[in-house]
Amino acid sequence: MTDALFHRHDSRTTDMNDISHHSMPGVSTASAPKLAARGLDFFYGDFHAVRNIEMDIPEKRVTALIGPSGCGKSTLLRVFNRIYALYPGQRATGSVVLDGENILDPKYPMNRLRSKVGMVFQKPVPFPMTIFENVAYGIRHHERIGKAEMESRVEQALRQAALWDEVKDKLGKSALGLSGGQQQRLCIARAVALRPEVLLLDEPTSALDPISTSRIEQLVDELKREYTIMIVTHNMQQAARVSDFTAFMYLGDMVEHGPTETIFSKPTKQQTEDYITGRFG
Ligand SMILES: Nc1ncnc2c1ncn2[C@@H]1O[C@H](COP(=O)(O)OP(=O)(O)OP(=O)(O)O)[C@@H](O)[C@H]1O
Repeated sequence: MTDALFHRHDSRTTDMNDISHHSMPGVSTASAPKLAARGLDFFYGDFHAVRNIEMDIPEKRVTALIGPSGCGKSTLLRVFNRIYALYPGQRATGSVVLDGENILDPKYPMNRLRSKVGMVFQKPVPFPMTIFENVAYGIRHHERIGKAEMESRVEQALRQAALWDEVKDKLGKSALGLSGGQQQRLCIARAVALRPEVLLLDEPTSALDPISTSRIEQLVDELKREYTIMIVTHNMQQAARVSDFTAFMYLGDMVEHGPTETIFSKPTKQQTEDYITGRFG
């Protein structure tokens, strides 16, 4: 049934031989993963929301996180940039290794983490300022650069987010006047402006119409040339279209993780098959 889900934006294939993943059987190891979870558990107070996650995220590939509502997808994404640490009572144990360093270690500098790992949320939340300032704001926080360089960085980020042509004549106008789809691309521009290495996208198209959704999906496909991307989605077709790898979660557990094509055509676990064929969730 699942073959029909395979309509990708491009035909580039993933060289499985250069990906290492110890929970992806049959996939041989070579290069180190960009990001890896090791024995990762997460708690909201006493509630054990995510359990013993072992996961490698290959560099410059798209990994989709799927699973029924409440299974822990957003929670896992929030651990990958330690944003949970801002909230009392939330804690993670185990490790998340980014380029060989454990980002959950309180000694890992938050500033470095913010500049290496960008996040885009489900609902676009532009700052109540101009389009230009929305993008420049984050850059200014992390770097000291002159006016000309700032202009060029803002333009570059807006181009990468496929928004430049639509906003280049109104950079001084409020970002709140943009459509929902444009606002979401602005949020992506804001994230890529910091030149992160990893982009975490939490249901970035769930509030968008089909045309804006398709633009964002194309954008993800282009951005993966430069970034390692994780995307949470409820949309099975979207996971099949945009991702190279898919991880299926259920009740806080990572049930299955592997090449998207395998997960959608020959899942090894019954739960995965039931979910992707719409039998539950
Ligand atoms: N702030 C919180 N405090 C307590 N429990 C929480 C909190 N946020 C989420 N949870 C619980 O943690 C579990 C995982 O939630 P999470 O939002 O990660 O799921 P999800 O898979 O992203 O769901 P959805 O697809 O509906 O967004 C759920 O049982 C949820 O009720």
